[in-house]
Amino acid sequence: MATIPDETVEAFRSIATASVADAVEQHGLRGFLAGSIRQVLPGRKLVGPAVTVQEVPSPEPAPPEHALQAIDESAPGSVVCIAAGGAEVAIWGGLMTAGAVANRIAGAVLDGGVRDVEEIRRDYPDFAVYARGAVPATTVGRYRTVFLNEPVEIGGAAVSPGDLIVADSDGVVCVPAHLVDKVLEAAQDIERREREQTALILESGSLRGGLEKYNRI
Ligand SMILES: O=C([O-])CC(=O)C(=O)O
Ligand SMILES: [Mg+2]
Repeated sequence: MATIPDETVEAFRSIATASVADAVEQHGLRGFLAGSIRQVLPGRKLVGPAVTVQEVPSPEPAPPEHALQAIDESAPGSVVCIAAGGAEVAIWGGLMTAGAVANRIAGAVLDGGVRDVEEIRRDYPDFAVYARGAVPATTVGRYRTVFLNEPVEIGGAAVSPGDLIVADSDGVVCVPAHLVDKVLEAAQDIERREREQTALILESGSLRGGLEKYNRI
């Protein structure tokens, strides 16, 4: 898995996910995850390379082994992405967050729920969780993990290990690893154009007038 340079990760931190989503789509790909996978705690932007885990329904009372391994063994700055088909239970919680913080994992993106949100808010102010919602029920005895670091699908988007996750209060975008540099450049262009359009709108006092130059919103 090629590593993404720190400067690139840092550059994405100042770009809105809306621009990143548009930039990925310029390559004919869907980068955005379903809007129902949302920032659980306000203001916690998340940028980092994906590690992926798959969960499937199962009545076995087994711990989520591949998720525990991802938390303990992934590189600092990683984003743990758990595919679980929209599980209506918590596939992440306070103890998993403690492990993630101890191992300098940047955050989690969950196709399911999270619990212990008060504990995460209080004890881990820099840890970002994006999930379908909060739910008090455990995953144990309802789902089991089946693999680590293979391609998964989360919220309608393909996520492969090493892809760059960019998430903010608009939601989550997955940038395919081979497009990271091109998407960064395109997203920066989009932000420059939109800043210019904003100025033109405010100066002209007209939305349509301000959009004329580029003929697009
Ligand atoms: O048991 C779970 O479902 C996860 C959990 O609460 C934790 O990590 O604290
Ligand atoms: Mg717990």
